[in-house]
Amino acid sequence: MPSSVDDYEVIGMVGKGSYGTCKKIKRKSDGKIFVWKELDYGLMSESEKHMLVAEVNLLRELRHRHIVRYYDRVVNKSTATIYIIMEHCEGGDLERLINKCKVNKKLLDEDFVWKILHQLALALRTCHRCKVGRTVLHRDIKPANVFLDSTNDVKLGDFGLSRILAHDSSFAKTFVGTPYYMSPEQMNNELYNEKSDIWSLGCLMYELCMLTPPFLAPNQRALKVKIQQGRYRRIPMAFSDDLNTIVSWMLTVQDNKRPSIEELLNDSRMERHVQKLD
Ligand SMILES: CNC(=O)c1c(C)[nH]c(/C=C2\C(=O)Nc3ccc(Cl)cc32)c1C
Repeated sequence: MPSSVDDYEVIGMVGKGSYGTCKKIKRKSDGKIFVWKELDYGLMSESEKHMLVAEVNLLRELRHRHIVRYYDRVVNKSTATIYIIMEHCEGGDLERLINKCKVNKKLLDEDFVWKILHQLALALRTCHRCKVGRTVLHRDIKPANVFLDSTNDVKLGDFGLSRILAHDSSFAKTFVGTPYYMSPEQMNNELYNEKSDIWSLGCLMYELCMLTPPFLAPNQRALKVKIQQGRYRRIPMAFSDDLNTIVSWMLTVQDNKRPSIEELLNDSRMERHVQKLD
């Protein structure tokens, strides 16, 4: 029997996700805690709705310990709202963690940064390998889309929906935000590809070390120039040359010179530091 919103009780708000409201919910049958993301599809065209259904079906296929688990979806036709029911991540998102470091003027531990890099690379490998007949690109890797569970392990969230919702006319009109993590190829209106996810991963790792994105500018035109030049300050000297080298490799302007996810995972520097953690 299909699920209904009445099967759940809303017990709190976890935040405004990139493309919708996220609420903390409790399943009435067993008291288990989840999050649902509410998406208004009322202004979507028929083709956008079909794309949304296809992307949500794809979410169901993405099973990995470092990818936010998708559990179910509920459609309320009377309000044209789809509720996507997903794993609750008690640790919140990396955006909150970075802001906490800024307030406390305290850098993250290097071992923790390597752990985040390794776990996100494992999550992306699952997506970049041909899964369900095609590669799944995240398209929106950023601190607000990476979450921590109760044991401070990483969960990559908000998959795929970015493409649909970025096309959604109602969404496109309202989406605001500076594209700090946009790759040079995207700035040149070239095709988004796996190496674009690697660029965004590099921006995220840089920001975890530096507590600011690698490329900052007062407006999008100036930001585009900075990203295409690809110049940025080294991460703080508190972090090793190994980590600086890996981050710089991901932030290579030419996408074909950036590492693949397999090259990242098999790199001796990654193996050295991650082995240290295991
Ligand atoms: C202040 N908010 C939080 O600490 C927080 C917590 C405890 N959880 C979250 C967010 C999610 C969460 O817990 N599970 C999620 C699944 C998908 C998406 Cl897009 C977001 C989440 C957040 C933003």
